[in-house]
Amino acid sequence: MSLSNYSASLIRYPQLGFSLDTSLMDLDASWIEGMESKVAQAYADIAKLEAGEIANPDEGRMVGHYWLRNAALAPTPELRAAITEPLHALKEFAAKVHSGEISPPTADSFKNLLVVGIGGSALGPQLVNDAIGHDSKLAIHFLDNTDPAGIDRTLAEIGQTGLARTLVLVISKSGGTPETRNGMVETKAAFDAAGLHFGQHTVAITGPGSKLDQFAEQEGFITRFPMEDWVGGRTSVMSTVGLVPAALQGIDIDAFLAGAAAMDEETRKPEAANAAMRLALSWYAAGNGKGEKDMVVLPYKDSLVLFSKYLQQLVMESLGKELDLDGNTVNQGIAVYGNKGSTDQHAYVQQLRDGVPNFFATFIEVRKGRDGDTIEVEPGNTSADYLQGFLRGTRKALYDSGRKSITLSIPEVNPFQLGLLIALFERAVSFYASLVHINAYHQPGVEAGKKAAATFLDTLNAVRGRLTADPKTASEVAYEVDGDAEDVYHCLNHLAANGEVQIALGATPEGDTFSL
Ligand SMILES: O=P(O)(O)OC[C@H]1O[C@H](O)[C@H](O)[C@@H](O)[C@@H]1O
Repeated sequence: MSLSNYSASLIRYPQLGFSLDTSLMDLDASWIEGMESKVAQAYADIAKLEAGEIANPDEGRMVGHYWLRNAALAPTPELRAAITEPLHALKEFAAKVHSGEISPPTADSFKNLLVVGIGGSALGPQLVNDAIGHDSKLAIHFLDNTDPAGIDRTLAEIGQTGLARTLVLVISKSGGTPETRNGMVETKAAFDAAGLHFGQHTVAITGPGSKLDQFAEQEGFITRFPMEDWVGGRTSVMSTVGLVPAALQGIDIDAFLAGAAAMDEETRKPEAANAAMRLALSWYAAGNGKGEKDMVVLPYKDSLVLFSKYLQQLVMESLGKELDLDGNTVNQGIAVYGNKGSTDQHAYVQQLRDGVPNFFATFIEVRKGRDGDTIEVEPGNTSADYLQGFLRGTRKALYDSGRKSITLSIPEVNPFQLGLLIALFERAVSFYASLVHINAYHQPGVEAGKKAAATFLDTLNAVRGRLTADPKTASEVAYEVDGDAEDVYHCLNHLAANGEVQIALGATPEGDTFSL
C-alpha cells in the first residue's frame, strides 16, 4: 500500500465529494490497455442505449432509466413528457397529502404509508427510506411478500386505528405479480373489516392498462401514476416507483435525481476518468470476466445497510444470464452479498480473511461520522474514529492475505449522494454487461420459477378436492390427480400444516397418510 499507488489509481470527482479507489485491485495498466476494444464497444453500447435503441429485444423495449434524471436525453418529446409530467404530478400529489388537501375519508390527514410491491417495486423505496428517510413525513411500512404471518405483522404494526390514516401505494409495473396482488387483497380485506373504503386510501403505480390499473379504476383509487415499459424494475427507483413514496416521505427528490444525473455525466468520460467503467473493469479483472469472484459489499454506515440487498437485484438480475448476445451458453453473473461494517467484522469477515478466497470486497466509506456534536468514547477518540479505523484496518488485513478490494468514498448519506451511488452501479452494470457480451436488460430466468409455482398451485387445487375420511398416501392421491407424487406429498403436507387435512405419520413420508 503506497500513497503514490493510491494517487495513481484514484478517480475522484471533488465537486461531487466522490472518489473511487481501486489501488487494492492491482489493475495492470497494460491489462487495461488490452481491454481497449471491449471498452470502446461498451461506450458505443451505452450511447445507443441512451439514444433509445431497443435494448430489451425479448420484450421489444427501450431501456430509458438514464433519461429519468435528465429528461432532455429522452429521444422524443413524448418520452420527455412521460418523465416530466408524472414528476410534476407526483410532487403536486405529495404536497396535497402533506397539506391535508388530499385526506382520508374518516380522518383529517394521512399519517402512515403502506407500500405494497416486490423486487424492483420494493427494494428501491426500501433503500431510499432506510438511507435517507429518517425525517419522513409519513411512517412507512412495506408488504413485499405473500407470507401471511409477515402481512399480519405489518398490519398489526399499523393497527386498526392507524389504518384510517393510512395511504396505500400498490406498486407493480406488470400489474400482475402474485405476491403484490395478494398483499393488496389482504390489505383490502383489512380495510373492509375496519369499515374503511380501500379505494379512497389507495394509489396505484403501474403500467397503463395493466390488471392493477383496471382494478384501480374499478375500485375508485385516489389516483394512478404510470410506470413506463422502458423502465426495468431493478432500475426503477428514479421513476414513479421510487419517487412517489420518496416525495410522500418529504425526501428531496430533486437532489436525489441531481446526484444521479451528475454521476451519469461524469461516467460518460473516457476510462481514465470514468468511475463506472473502472468499477466494471475491476469486476472483470477480479472474476476473470466470468464472475469467478463474489462481490462483498461493505458500507461502513448503518443507513446504507440495505444497499447490498439493493445491489443484489441490480447486479444479479442484470448480469446473471445463461446466454451471451450470440446465443452461446456462458452462465454469467456476479454473486453479491454483504451487510455493513464494522458489524460484519464480528460475523463472516473471519472467512473473508482466512477462508475461501472467492470474493473481492467493495468498501463504502462515508467520511462524516455524525451531524452535530460528538463525544469522545475514550480520551482522544470518537466512535467515528473507530469506524474509520475498522474500515481501514479490515481493508488492509484483507489485502495482506491476498484479498482484493475497491473503496468508494462519499462525504455523507444524503439524497444527492444516494442518487450518485445508485447511478454509479447502474452504469457499471451497463458497462460490465457489454464487456462480457451479455444483455443486462431482460430476465428470462425469472419466469421459470413463476411457471413452476403456478403448476404447483394447480396440483394443490386438484389435491384439495380428492381427500375423504379414508386415509390415503401421497402416491395414491398422485395417481388420482395424475400428478407428481413428491409434489402431491408437499401439497398434502402443506394442507395438514394449515389445518385443512389430517396427517398420520408412517415410517417414512411414503407411508404417511392423509384424510379429512
Ligand atoms: O413491478 P412488478 O411487475 O410487480 O415486478 C416485480 C419484480 O418481479 C419480477 O419477477 C422481476 O424479476 C423483477 O425485476 C420485478 O421488479
